Amino acid sequence: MSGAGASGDVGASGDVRASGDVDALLLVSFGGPEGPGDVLPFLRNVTRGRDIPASRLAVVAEQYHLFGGRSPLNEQNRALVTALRAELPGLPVYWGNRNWAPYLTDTVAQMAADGIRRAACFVTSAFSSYSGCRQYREDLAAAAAAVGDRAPELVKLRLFFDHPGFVEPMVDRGVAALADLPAKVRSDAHLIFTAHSLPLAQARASGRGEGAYARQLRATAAVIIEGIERITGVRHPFDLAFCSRSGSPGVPWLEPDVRDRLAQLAAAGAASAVIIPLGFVSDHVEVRYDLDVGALERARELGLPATRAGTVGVDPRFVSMVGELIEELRRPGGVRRSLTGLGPWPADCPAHCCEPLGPPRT
Ligand SMILES: CC1=C(CCC(=O)O)c2cc3nc(cc4[nH]c(cc5[nH]c(cc1n2)c(C)c5CCC(=O)O)c(CCC(=O)O)c4C)C(CCC(=O)O)=C3C
Ligand SMILES: [Fe+2]
Repeated sequence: MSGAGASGDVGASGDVRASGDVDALLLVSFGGPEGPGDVLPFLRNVTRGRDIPASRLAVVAEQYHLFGGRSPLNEQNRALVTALRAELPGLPVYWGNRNWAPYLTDTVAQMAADGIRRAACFVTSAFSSYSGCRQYREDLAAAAAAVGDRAPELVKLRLFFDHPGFVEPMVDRGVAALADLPAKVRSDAHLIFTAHSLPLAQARASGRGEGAYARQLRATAAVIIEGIERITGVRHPFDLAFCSRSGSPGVPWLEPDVRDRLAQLAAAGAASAVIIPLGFVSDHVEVRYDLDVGALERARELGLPATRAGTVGVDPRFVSMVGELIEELRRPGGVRRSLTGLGPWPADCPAHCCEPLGPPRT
């Protein structure tokens, strides 16, 4: 997980901080267990200080054990690091996680030891929410504070939910998932865009208290629908559904659950469905379990033909998007591609953005 390439001699070309440039890229992700013994300590890391019942943790632990106690997420991130190094020759690429090794603090310590002064941080989360944006900013700040004076400045790249480097690969994945349906039900398919459920209070507080999470998801889904129509000639009906709800049953979370939405569609006589995991950028446990096991099994029970689209993974357009986002930092006022009316999302979050309790009411 240490950096590759020349990095120690930034001082020779002047102060990278003063120039507004960056001398490294830090990939920031969630982290996942690497073997059966890691599962419980990982889950304790994820849920520290959270109101998640022990019974829910036992259920989630079983899901990880179905995959041998290893989340596919780490392999995905290793593949992304490899692809980013090839895309960005000369820029050292580091990787650190919130919940499992390589931990952000250890990575930032390594960056300091390597002489890195100012790093662009690419977080593997496209949408505004506490978990997906603000909490990562807090993690970065905590890692820098733990490392101390020698820590590099850590600059988070903007959210990329409506960047063509994310949207275009998702269009292709939607088209491929449609092609997996039996031909006679294909053109009537209903598209369900899924994302991680959130406590309603957190969903409402996302952005500057304007419910940005669901708005960004819906706007991005709409441009993906248009992209699919350009390729197939069919404008499919679509909506949003959520997966991976946890927390106390008494606390309201974003709904509908994807399984309930499938049941509603089947009851309404829908011909078929395609599930598009918009809220995640790789096929990790929440995709492979909640969607491939939970949702696709429910569709089979319902007799509803259904397929699941891939995630963006290491699509070359997605990898080069990271390079574009770094250029946005290096050249303020330059091109900032975005495809919805909500973007390009600002790189700096205003005060109270995505705070769990939302902005103070006056
Ligand atoms: C918005 C969002 C993203 C997308 C943005 C981003 O990528 O960050 C995301 C990603 C992920 N969530 C993941 C795993 C888990 N999330 C949990 C719990 C929670 N997630 C939440 C939200 C999100 N989660 C929330 C509001 C909770 C409740 C507790 C809390 O408020 O924090 C729990 C605890 C057990 C449970 O409750 O399910 C686990 C194990 C994995 C790794 C998968 C793998 O290992 O393959 C990934 C990528
Ligand atoms: Fe999660």
